[in-house]
Amino acid sequence: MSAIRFDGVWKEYGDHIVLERITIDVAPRAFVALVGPSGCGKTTFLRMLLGEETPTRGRILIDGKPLRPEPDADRGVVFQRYSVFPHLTVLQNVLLGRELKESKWLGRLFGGAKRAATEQAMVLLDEVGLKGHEDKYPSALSGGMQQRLALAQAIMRGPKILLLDEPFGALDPGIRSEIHELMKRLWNETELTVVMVTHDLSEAFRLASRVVAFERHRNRPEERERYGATISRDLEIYPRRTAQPRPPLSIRSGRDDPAEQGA
Ligand SMILES: Nc1ncnc2c1ncn2[C@@H]1O[C@H](COP(=O)(O)OP(=O)(O)OP(=O)(O)O)[C@@H](O)[C@H]1O
Repeated sequence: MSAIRFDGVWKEYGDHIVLERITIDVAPRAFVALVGPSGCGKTTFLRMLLGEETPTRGRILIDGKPLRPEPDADRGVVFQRYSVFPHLTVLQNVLLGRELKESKWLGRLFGGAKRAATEQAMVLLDEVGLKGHEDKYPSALSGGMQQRLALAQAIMRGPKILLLDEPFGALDPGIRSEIHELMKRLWNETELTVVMVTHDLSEAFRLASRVVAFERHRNRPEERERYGATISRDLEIYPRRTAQPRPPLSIRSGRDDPAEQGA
């Protein structure tokens, strides 16, 4: 569970102001959808939260502490494409999430730790509907399956915050609604705080507990670079959670699993 605070954040690239005066508090376990016209800085916001970009002014706090400047295991991310490794099998892709977290230098687990992680990965693959596909490579999976794999890989790392950048944008409508159900379930059953960029308003309202719109108030061509986008709408949607998070099983947190600690 993590609370996020953007406190008077600006982001500029040279003379180009992308975002200005962004102040927002996100409660732990919220699901925030970021919407707005193309180029208004949604991905830039996400990348600052991931630690890939730093604010030009202002500060970002996670649970009251300044954001660490580089990506870490507390923040998982799923992009529209290329989130999984093509040369690793489905199971290896999910295991990698845990291996990179637990064994930073070698990137591999051995013995009991590996067995425990494999068991957890198999449970997670079952949850996301990829049971039976463990030994396939991503190229043998449909787009929807690849994104379910990307979600499993991100969740296997036990992040507190999950960042989604148009994760379902490239999927067909039928597959999209299936994965929406999965996403809702994962969010309901975990303690994740989710921040998702989407172009699709109906997706935003279907999934999120809060919809935040970015907009540039001055949009004449000569003004575009000198004024950034700000938050123009901030809509709380009624609480969407239907379940309490289950006990910290394997994949859901990856932090408190006794099997793993004893391994
Ligand atoms: N590394 C960078 N250097 C310079 N300009 C950048 C950089 N990254 C982003 N920008 C500029 O910042 C602006 C916002 O980009 P961003 O990708 O955040 O917008 P977006 O709202 O996510 O757009 P879209 O909806 O089209 O994905 C764009 O004008 C982009 O060109």
